[in-house]
Formats: sequence, C-alpha cells, structure tokens
Amino acid sequence: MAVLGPNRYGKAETRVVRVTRHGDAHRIKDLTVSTALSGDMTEVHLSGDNSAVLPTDTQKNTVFAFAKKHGVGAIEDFALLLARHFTDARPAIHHARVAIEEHAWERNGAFGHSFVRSGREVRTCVAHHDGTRSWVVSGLRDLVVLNTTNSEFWGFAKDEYTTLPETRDRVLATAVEAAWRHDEPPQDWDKSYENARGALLAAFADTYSLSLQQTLYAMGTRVLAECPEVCEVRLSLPNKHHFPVDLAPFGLDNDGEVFFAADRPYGLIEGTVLREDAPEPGPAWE
Ligand SMILES: O=c1[nH]c(=O)c2[nH]c(=O)[nH]c2[nH]1
Repeated sequence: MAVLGPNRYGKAETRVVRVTRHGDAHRIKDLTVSTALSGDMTEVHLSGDNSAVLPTDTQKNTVFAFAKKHGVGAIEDFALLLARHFTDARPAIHHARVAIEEHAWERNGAFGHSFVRSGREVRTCVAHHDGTRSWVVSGLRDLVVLNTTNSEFWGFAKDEYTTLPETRDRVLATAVEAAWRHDEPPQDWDKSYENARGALLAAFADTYSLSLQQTLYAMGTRVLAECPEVCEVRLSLPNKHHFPVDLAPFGLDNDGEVFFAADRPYGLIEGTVLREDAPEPGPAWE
C-alpha cells in the first residue's frame, strides 16, 4: 500500500519589481519570489478535496499585494512577512517556505528614473515559518572573483590517469555561491549582508591559496569572524579554470599573461564552515 510522503506546493519564481517614488528620485527592488506551503494536504492528494489548498495563484497575488502594501526593504524581512502571513492566515497551512532572489540595479547617470542592471551578484534568502518559529538563511550567488596570482596547486595525489602539472602560480577564479545561517536574527539584514559579503571578498583576496578548498575554509571562517550573528556558512565554489596558452608555436613566451578561460568542465568545491557550538539548523536549509 502507498502512503503520502513529505509534500509542499507553491508558486515558483514570481517576478516582482517594486518602484518607490520620492519625487523624481525613484528606487527599484527587483525580486524573484518562490513560495512553498505544507500542512494538512492529505485529502487533496488522496481524494481531490481542495478545501485546504490556497491556490498557487493566490500566493502569487499575495506577493504583489504585499509589495504594494508593505513595500520591500531587506529581502529577509519581506520573506518573513509572507511566510508568517501564509501560516497565520490558514489553519491547514503549518509551514511556509519563502525563497527570494534580489537582482541589483544601479542608477543610470544622474537620472532619478533611469537604471542599469548591475553586474553585482544575486542576493538570496530562504525564510521558514512554522506558526511559532522562524528560520532564515541569507546568501548570494554569482559573485565572480579572480586572483591573478597567490594561488598554487601541487602535492596532490597522482595515479596512472593524472596529467595535471603541478603549479606554483596560477589564476584562481570562481563564482561564489554562499549561504549563511543566523543563530540570532540581525537587527539590520542589509548591514549583516554587506558584512558577510565583504568578509567573503576580503578572504578570497588576501588568502594565499594552496587549493580552492583552503580558500573556501578561509572564506567561511572569515564570515564567522566578522558576523557574530552567523553560526554556519555553506559555500559552493566552481573552479573556473584559466589554462595558460602554449604560445611557443608562435615563438612567444606566455609569461603568465594569456589564458584560455574554460567554461566546462569545472571543478566544484563545496563545504560548510560552522561554529563548534552552532545550534541545530531545524528546517533552515530545506
Ligand atoms: O584548488 C584545486 N582543488 C582541487 O581539488 C583541484 N583539482 C584540480 O584538478 N585542480 C584543483 N584545484
């Protein structure tokens, strides 16, 4: 006999842009919001009784209505507002998960109404609420960084398939995907975000790297050192290989100046750095 296992449902990737007008000086918040609700959903799966189902269309509408009614500040605050609304409004909903990605825009010149999509990373968050407690993970993706030196990779294990030459000087590049969990919600999510981002960037730049794994640990450790409210950092770092091009056929010395930037395959280095006494994560990472 089959039984229904864990399930959730919601509207994925609602794209919402909220404009705030202060005279001629406008501001924009550009978000992708995904909601997922769970609770007493057995009957909808087993008998088709939809009475407990708040439609995904309604969830999408709520995102737009809340953007208008409450405005959009830090994405974590907006995610928590929505998660609490869905769990508080309907007894059949026991748990809400709201994930938000924020796409950055910059002013286009001195115009108050004109914007240019920024080359900055995407800021992310996931908020959970179960009717009583909340969990928030903040993060980012596509923070692309590159060091032209201070990176070596040698002394690695070798077998009959190893062809990689050891190197004492290489380009190290990655597109950082990071997420960090707070044991205490910060007073100011935006400030906490900038601190964590700054720590990731500083550690990438000033770590003399013997491997991307070592850099990953240094980056995670730096976030914990700079952000007391953070207890766990998860990092996913694609090794964006830059291979020196052999210019000898053209009678030229490369001298560490010309690289082939391969896009795939890429090494993928992933890891978690956490405080020894980090509390249990609950559903934070789900
Ligand atoms: O920093 C690195 N870590 C690895 O595990 C690895 N493997 C590889 O081929 N190049 C690298 N670089």
